[in-house]
Amino acid sequence: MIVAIDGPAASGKGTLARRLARHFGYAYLDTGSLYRAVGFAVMQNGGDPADPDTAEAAARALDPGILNDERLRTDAVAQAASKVAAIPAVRAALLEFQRAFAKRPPDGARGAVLDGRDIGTVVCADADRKMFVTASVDVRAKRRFKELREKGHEVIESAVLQDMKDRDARDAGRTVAPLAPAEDALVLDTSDLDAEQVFTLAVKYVTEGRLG
Ligand SMILES: Nc1ncnc2c1ncn2[C@@H]1O[C@H](COP(=O)(O)OP(=O)(O)OP(=O)(O)O)[C@@H](O)[C@H]1O
Ligand SMILES: Nc1ccn([C@@H]2O[C@H](COP(=O)(O)O)[C@@H](O)[C@H]2O)c(=O)n1
Repeated sequence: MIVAIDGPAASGKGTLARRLARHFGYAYLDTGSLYRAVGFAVMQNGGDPADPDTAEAAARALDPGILNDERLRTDAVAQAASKVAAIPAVRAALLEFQRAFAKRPPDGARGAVLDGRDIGTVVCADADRKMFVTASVDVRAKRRFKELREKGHEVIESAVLQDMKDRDARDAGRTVAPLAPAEDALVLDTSDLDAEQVFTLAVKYVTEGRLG
């Protein structure tokens, strides 16, 4: 079973994906962390995340050991991630890792949950279940602001909102694998739903293949 979850930043897709994976005993891959790791590596070397050769080299040298590093979770790294993510050679370099994870999940798991921007449209276009988790940009910015403040980051709410708008525009406007719901995805608008309500709906959908 392959479960694909896409959606814009801070829509709650990671929270949902992680919980679904735990519930069903599936492996989980946060594909955004791959792009964040590439953006972070470029920044560490003082490079320009928008430079195709620099970004592709970082993607090809990616060490999966860094994917859970807390230094990837800043707004600055998110912006760099969305710049490297617009480069076709970077996406190509990361594609096989994601597909292999979905087809042969680690630790003998019987399924995989992947979340990102293009899982249902490109990476796992044949996934058994596809969801597109979204929410209004104001709701998402409030969620991210709260999360970053709770982690001790010095952030300004209006700056988080602007960063999110910039990132949405870059992710949805790029020519390669833009952020978009797959035609056969279940769209879940979580603006007025808490994480528990979203989880309940998603468990029903994964189990039964529909909500109605
Ligand atoms: N339905 C919800 N209602 C309120 N808060 C939520 C909901 N779902 C998730 N959150 C909170 O919103 C924040 C962002 O959630 P999460 O990290 O899951 O989003 P995301 O879509 O994976 O973001 P990103 O793409 O940037 O990684 C977290 O602090 C999370 O606890
Ligand atoms: N499948 C994906 C996943 C992510 N991206 C890009 O990475 C950025 C960071 O992702 P988060 O999920 O951690 O917010 C995101 O803004 C995208 O630009 C992607 O292109 N494809």
